[in-house]
Amino acid sequence: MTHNKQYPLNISLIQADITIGQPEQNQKHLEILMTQAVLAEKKPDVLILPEMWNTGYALEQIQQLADPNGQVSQAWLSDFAAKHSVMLIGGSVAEKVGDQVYNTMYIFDRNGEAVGKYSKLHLFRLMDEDKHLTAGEELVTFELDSDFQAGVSICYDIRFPELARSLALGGAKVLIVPAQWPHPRLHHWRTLLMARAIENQMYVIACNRVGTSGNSTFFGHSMIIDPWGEIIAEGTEAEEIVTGEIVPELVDEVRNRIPVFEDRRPDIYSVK
Ligand SMILES: NC(=O)CCC(=O)C(=O)O
Repeated sequence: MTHNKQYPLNISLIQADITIGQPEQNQKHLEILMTQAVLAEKKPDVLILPEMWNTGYALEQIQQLADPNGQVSQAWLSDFAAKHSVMLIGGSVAEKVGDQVYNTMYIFDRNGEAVGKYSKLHLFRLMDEDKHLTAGEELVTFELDSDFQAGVSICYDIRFPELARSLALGGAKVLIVPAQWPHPRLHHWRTLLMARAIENQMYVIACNRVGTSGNSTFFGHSMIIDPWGEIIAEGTEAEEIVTGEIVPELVDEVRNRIPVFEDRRPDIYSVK
């Protein structure tokens, strides 16, 4: 997407509650919040949704509930992006491809054109994802704006520093993270997001859900963290829209100040 917008880019995170097993209801609910976000006085350039917003973790019924080839979700996301001229990073949905179900993110530019698709690489055993879902197989980056490359991760993926580092080495200046991350691991969430931002000197933009499903209570605390590790915006535990601004120059400034990428020693590391 190249539209020569003056920076900063204005980002809004849709920190929504999600009803388990109710894709249509969730879509309608998100549309209300997303419309509220785009009608704000300062219109966002980019909207980001939470993880698995269509079904929640209704994993026992996921074969019946997942969106076949993501068709319903993609049509809706694309229409919304084009109608409101906003880039839309569609969190993720349960996507059914043949017999497999993936936890998949779709990304649309402000014309409603698809610019990226990512399926979660690391399945979270504590929530039984490994029993019901199939893992993705590739890294994904896309152009957030003309000078701004973004990479994507979904929730549990942020526990794997190799992923964010690979994206940063591939040119990403921003890491996008939709999530359904529950209590009691708020400390892990905040610390891991901050670590990924500081170690990779990149923006980390993370949209978590709120509300309770079964035994899990999701704490929100969606965050926008800058490449110096400063928190630009952080949600509460309530449903809300979390907004902040980002500029590509800050990434270059931080990387020039402490040249971590030049000082790496890949000749010594044994990490595969
Ligand atoms: N949906 C997820 O991947 C949850 C990850 C999580 O809660 C964690 O602690 O990691």
